[in-house]
Parts: sequence; C-alpha cells; structure tokens
Amino acid sequence: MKMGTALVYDEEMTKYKLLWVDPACKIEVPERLTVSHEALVKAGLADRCVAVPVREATDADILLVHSEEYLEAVKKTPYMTLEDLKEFTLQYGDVYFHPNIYHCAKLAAGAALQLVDSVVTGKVRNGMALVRPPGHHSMRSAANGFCVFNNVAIAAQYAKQKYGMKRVLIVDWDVHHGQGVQSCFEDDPNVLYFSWHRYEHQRFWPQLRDSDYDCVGKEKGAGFNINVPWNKVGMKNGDYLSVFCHVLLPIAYEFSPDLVLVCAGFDSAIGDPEGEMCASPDIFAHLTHLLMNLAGGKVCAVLEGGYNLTSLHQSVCQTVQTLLGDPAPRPADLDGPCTSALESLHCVRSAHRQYWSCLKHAAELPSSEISTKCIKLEEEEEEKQQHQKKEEEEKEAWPEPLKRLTPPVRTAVVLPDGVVCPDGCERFSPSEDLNILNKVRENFLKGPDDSDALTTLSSLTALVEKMEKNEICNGLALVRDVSTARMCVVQHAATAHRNRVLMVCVGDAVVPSPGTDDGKTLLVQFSNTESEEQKGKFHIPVCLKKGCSDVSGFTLAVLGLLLPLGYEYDPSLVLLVRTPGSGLCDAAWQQLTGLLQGLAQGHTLVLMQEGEKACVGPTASSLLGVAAPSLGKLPAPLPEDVQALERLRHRLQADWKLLQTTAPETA
Ligand SMILES: NCCCNCCCCCS
Ligand SMILES: [Zn+2]
Repeated sequence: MKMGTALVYDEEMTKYKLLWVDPACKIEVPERLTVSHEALVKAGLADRCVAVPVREATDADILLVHSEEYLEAVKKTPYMTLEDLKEFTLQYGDVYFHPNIYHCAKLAAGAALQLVDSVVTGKVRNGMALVRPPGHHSMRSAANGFCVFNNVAIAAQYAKQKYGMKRVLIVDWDVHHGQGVQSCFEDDPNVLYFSWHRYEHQRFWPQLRDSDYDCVGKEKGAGFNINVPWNKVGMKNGDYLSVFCHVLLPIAYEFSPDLVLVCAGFDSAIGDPEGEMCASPDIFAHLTHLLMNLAGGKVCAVLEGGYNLTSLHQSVCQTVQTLLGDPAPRPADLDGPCTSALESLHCVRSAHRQYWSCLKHAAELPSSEISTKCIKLEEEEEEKQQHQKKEEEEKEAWPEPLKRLTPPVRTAVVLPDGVVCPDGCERFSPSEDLNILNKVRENFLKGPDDSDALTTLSSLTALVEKMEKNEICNGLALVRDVSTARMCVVQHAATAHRNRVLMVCVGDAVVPSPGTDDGKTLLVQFSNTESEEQKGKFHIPVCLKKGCSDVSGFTLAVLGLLLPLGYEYDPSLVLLVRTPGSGLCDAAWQQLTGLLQGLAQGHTLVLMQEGEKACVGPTASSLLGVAAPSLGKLPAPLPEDVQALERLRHRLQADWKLLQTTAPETA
C-alpha cells in the first residue's frame, strides 16, 4: 500500500528578510522556517518523512497564474538597490522585496510543485512543503500580504495541466482570506476553494467585501468558492470543528476531489498576533486527519502564514505527525461554537444551499435579516469581548501539546482459525489471563464448555486492555455472536471509571440500548427501520430511508451528525459494529472506519459478524491507516433523509452543542 509522507524544505528560503522599517511586515521573519524545520527534526518527524528536494518554478509554471508583466517586473528585483527595492515595494500592500526574494519565491512555488509531483505520481501518499514567502495573497499581477507568487494556486493549475486532475480542493485554514487564490479560481468549477478568515465585518485586513460569505464564485464557478468569515477573535477548537463538519466536509465529499491542496497557514492558532484566535495547535492534527480520506489520501500541505514561532512549530509538528499516520490526540474539553461562529456557519450554509445538495435543507432566512441580527448581537457582546481581550493579552499561554506516542502494534486481529491474518496486522493470541477467563466464564458463557466463545471473548477483553495501555492502537474481531461480544467489550470498558465508549452500529441487528443514560456509552445506530420509541441523549438511532445503501445520505449522517457527536463525546474507545444486512458498500465502510480514527487516540475496535468475512481485508486496510477509496461524486441524498437528519440534529442540539448550525433565536 502507498504510504510515506514527503517533506519539502530548503534553508535557502530563509535567506531573505525585511531590510527597512515597516511595522506591517516585521513579523514575516526567516526564523519562521528554521524553528518549524528544527522542531520537526527534534521531534524525530523529519527522519520519518521522505525528503524531497525543492526546485525553482520555471517561467511557465509561474505564468500558469501570474501575468508576464508582473513576472518581468519581479525578475528585475535581484539587481535593485535598496532604494529601488523600497520604491518597487510601494506599489503593493503589506509586502516587502529583497534582492534574494525572487529566488526564494521561485523555490517556494517550485517546492509546492515538487510536492504535487511526489504525491500524484505515488512516490508518497501525502506531504508538506515548508516554504516562504507564502503565496495565498498574491494576485495575478501583484504581490500582497508577504506573498510574491501564489504557490498553491500555481500548484492547482499545474496539477490540472500536467496530470489532468479533474477536481482540486483547496482548503485554506490560514487566518487570513487568500483573496489571491479566490480571484484565480472564482469562475472555475474544477477548483473548490474553501477559506475561513478573520473578518470582523470587513474591519480586518485585507478588508475586502469579496471575503464575505456571500461571495460564492462567479459564472460556472458559482458555488465553488466558500468563504467563512470570523466576525470575532477568540475562535476555539469547537468553532473550527463545527465548520469542518457542517460546511467543508459535506461539500468536499459531494465534490469528490482528485487532489487536496492545503493553504496551511498557522496564524489561526492560539498566540498568533495576527489571528488572535484561541484554537490549540493539536486541532491541526484533527483538521489534517479529516481531509486524509479525500482524494484517496492525496493531500499536499503548503505553509502559508504563522507568526508566533511557538504555536507555529507546534502546529507544523501536529500536521506532519498526522500526515505520517499517527493517531491524533484527544481534543481537550471542546466547547460548542460561539454565537458569532454559528451566525457565520448559518450564513455560509444558506449562501451555498442552492449549489450543494447536502445543504438543500439549510434553513433560508433573508440575508438582510441575518446580517442585522449578526451586527446587533455584535455590539452587545463587543464591549464584553474587548475588556476580556485586554486581560488575555497579558497571559496568552497554552499547554504544550501532549507527546503523541504511537503504540508498538497498530492493528491486532481476532479471527477464527480458518481466516487468514491480513498483511500488516498482528493476530491476537487468546488470553491466558485467568481472571479474564473466569470473569468471561461467569458473565457470558451459556454452556460451560463453549470453548471457542471463551477464547474469543477473553481475547477481546485482553485486546481492549492492551488498547487502554496504548500497547495496541486498534483492532478487528470476526465473531460468531456479535451481541455477546459487544456486551463483553462494553462491560469491560465500563469497569475503568473514566472510560467512555462510543458504539457505532451499522446493520439491522437490534441493539439493546445501554442500561442507563449514565453516559458511559453513547450508541449511534444506523438502520433503515424507523424506531418509534424516543431514545435518550446517549442512544441515537439514525434512520435512513434506504438504510446505509444510500451512500450520500449515509455520508451526510456521518459527517454532520456522527463526527460532531463523537468529538463532543470524546470517547476513550470507539466500538464499530457491523452486522449483515447493512447494505453498506466497502468504500463507505472504509470512509467510516477511517474518519472515526480521529477519535479516542485512534483506539477503534471493529466487531464483525462471521458472515462479513469478505470485509476483513478492506477494514484492516483502513485500520492500518491506508486512505479509504474515494466515494466518487455523490448524488443528492434523499430529501426525506436530509430533513430527517435536520430534525434529529435540532432535537439533539440542546444536549450536543457541536450539532448546532444556527445561532440560538435571539429574544
Ligand atoms: N499587523 C500587521 C499587518 C499585516 N497584514 C498582512 C498580513 C499577511 C498575512 C499573510 S498569511
Ligand atoms: Zn495568514
């Protein structure tokens, strides 16, 4: 299987800097690159990557995006005096030139192209390019916002032209709007550009009307430009995850890209002087993870901004470690999205409702009503926010992300003798542990001599114990009696007081709801039989008209309901149960298995009924971290399924904040 993560870096790109006084540009320093690369080396991550050399972008590469006159003008800068450089710089905004910046800008763009080559030709699965100058602000004929050539825009055009890539997704998680990328592709339906950015109702740089949520693209490109404005600072992990689950991912899966490019700016992390947001560096492990099952895993992250050297290098490490396949850390105490984020979320979903079938149900309010509501709420909360911000400035500090130790065994399997152990997996030997055997015997065995049940259940128990000790990352068991196995695992996990088990059931077996609503388990059950009785907060039946055979409806339920629930519940173990009759295709099942590994530090235990033997291989592949196959362009989900999901979300959002997609009605 195609694994491997490319790292494209060259210290030559540190060899330019600001040569005069300019408060707007002083934060863009060479150390941004050196601290990031040194952190990767120190963390042992650089050595695990495939080092890919940079190259200079050629004129032809650069002319994929920029005009000849602009390129010719920039070509002259290496020979300019300091005065000429200052003069030349004046025609652009918030950017500076240097005798060596043209060379470095060619290397930055060339690095992105080298990364695309390595990923698209299958030399590696994914990768990151550590570059400066950044690119997403530069326009066809103008430098802007520290950017000279638009590295990612050039990479997108290059991928389309050289490799015939049909659909390219660009995710811009930098805290600034990449207006250069937007303007390059706004009429192009083959490039879906997503950006969130500090906006504050157009009061924040670059203060463009075109950065707002209602700029959805032009002509054939209408719907393929997604702007999520942050109208307040202080956005946190929950705000970011909500936008991924309720805006980006549903649309991205419907778009079904052949390649994912990330404008990986880290000025959206806590501590950054530009963003003034409060999301912790480990959130980038989750943002990266959530993209890694798109495009068959072909993800190219290219550094953009990031001006706090500490949060920058921490965020870079979180991103690269996830690209390498290491499980993401559990997201600490997620809050629901704040009111302002909910308004932006609602506005974006409404603006894109007509273009994406996954959003068809998004409630439509006249945008005028929404915008006044936003501003009214703004003023009220503004002063509260202001004095809060003053306090925060003094003590902007955050805990260093926890070391992400990868268990010695990635995937352990419990299989009947006749079933071969999939490549890369480790067959888990039956437990000899007497107290496990006795506990299983007294609690679960029907007949005294049911030896293979005893073997299976004691092996499962021992496997869960090894996952708790982080000796094993995830597991797969093919068992005769899934319901007993399920109870055995849940009961064992419940013994450790702080354990929480997210149980996801796919298929039509009747699943007894967990004993009490004590919250020790959260059961989400996909089926096509409408369950009449009202379930509790911790037992959520998801009914799809055509069951899981409808990939679109299933995907929407996973992205917009299961993932937010899972992140908010923050389980210590994910128990994924598949019983016959689900009708779920392998690719959708693999997407589910892949996505759920973002939870519980990757501790996913898959239980499958013996009849599902054919699914052992594909399941093992996902558990080993191989990207799930692309689902292809998704047809519209059934309207009744979409409405049912919406109703379910509305019913549950009182208990589960990450399910909200609209601001609470104001008085
Ligand atoms: N307070 C300094 C203003 C800087 N404005 C330009 C920011 C460009 C970011 C590129 S990611
Ligand atoms: Zn930025």
